[in-house]
Amino acid sequence: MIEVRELTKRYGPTTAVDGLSFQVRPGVVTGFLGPNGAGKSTTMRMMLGLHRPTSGEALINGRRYDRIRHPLHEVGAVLDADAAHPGRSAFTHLACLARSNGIGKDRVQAVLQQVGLESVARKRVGGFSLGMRQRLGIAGALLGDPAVVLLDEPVNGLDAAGIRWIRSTLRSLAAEGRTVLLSSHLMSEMAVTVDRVLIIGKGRLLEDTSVTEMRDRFERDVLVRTPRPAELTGVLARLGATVSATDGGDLIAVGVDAPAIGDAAAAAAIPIHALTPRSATLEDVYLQMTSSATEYKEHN
Ligand SMILES: Nc1ncnc2c1ncn2[C@@H]1O[C@H](COP(=O)(O)OP(=O)(O)OP(=O)(O)O)[C@@H](O)[C@H]1O
Repeated sequence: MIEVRELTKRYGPTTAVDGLSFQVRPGVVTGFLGPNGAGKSTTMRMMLGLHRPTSGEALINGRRYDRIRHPLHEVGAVLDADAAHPGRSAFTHLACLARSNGIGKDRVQAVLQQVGLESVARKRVGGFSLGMRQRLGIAGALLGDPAVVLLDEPVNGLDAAGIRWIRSTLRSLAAEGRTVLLSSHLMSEMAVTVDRVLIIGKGRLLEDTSVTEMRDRFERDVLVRTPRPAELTGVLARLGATVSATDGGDLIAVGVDAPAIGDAAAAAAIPIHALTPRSATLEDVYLQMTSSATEYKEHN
């Protein structure tokens, strides 16, 4: 469990994180979303004791990171896929990390196997692809068998197979009862990977919800094709719908569902050539939600 309470971080005149409060629960994968510069990395760094908050606190399993005696056993993090020395082998990198945290070599073998790097364990990290380096980062994070796993932009730059691997790995870590938090600036990536989303903009919390709830909540519309659009617009407006037209002459109705449109058109003897219920993508919702935060960023 991660608990963030009234967390604020200022860098001179810039407020990177502005009174953030939220909880990240175990057993689900949570996405930490926001446009570039929203404050995701700064928040994660404060969770890991790498930056000191201006005010407020971030707690991992009820304690501040600097009060945790054996941090690697409580929280594993991947902030940068290139954290390993390129001249070292995957095995040596993990063995050094393990030794400095009082962890035995058997765990090194176990995590190498878990992330599928066994066959290249003795190869130099410098020759690894981004996907392999990302796996190595996750292996390091899992060394201490932590209950909390944090990943900063883990799918950035990965190919489809790499993204699929990260996705299934995070799902199994959550299924084992761990708290899994990953950041991204892309909703499209997150929609298929996470169960819950925390969306931030300008360092403030904009949304804390499940992906399903977000999908359900978003306003749906219906695309209607008719040879008598003006008449149908009048009929639908009387039903309480908001109607607009596409460039191609179709109507977009919000506030009534497809059966109600069909029935009303039939009652008024207006032919309908197509009736298509649509729901906006999560990407649309996200962009709408964060647009003011992005504009603010761009105008600065
Ligand atoms: N060390 C620092 N000194 C000064 N300003 C900083 C520092 N670190 C971050 N910032 C500023 O704080 C704000 C939040 O940055 P942060 O890196 O946390 O955002 P982010 O959401 O992780 O963005 P990205 O997706 O681009 O990584 C930005 O305006 C950034 O310029």
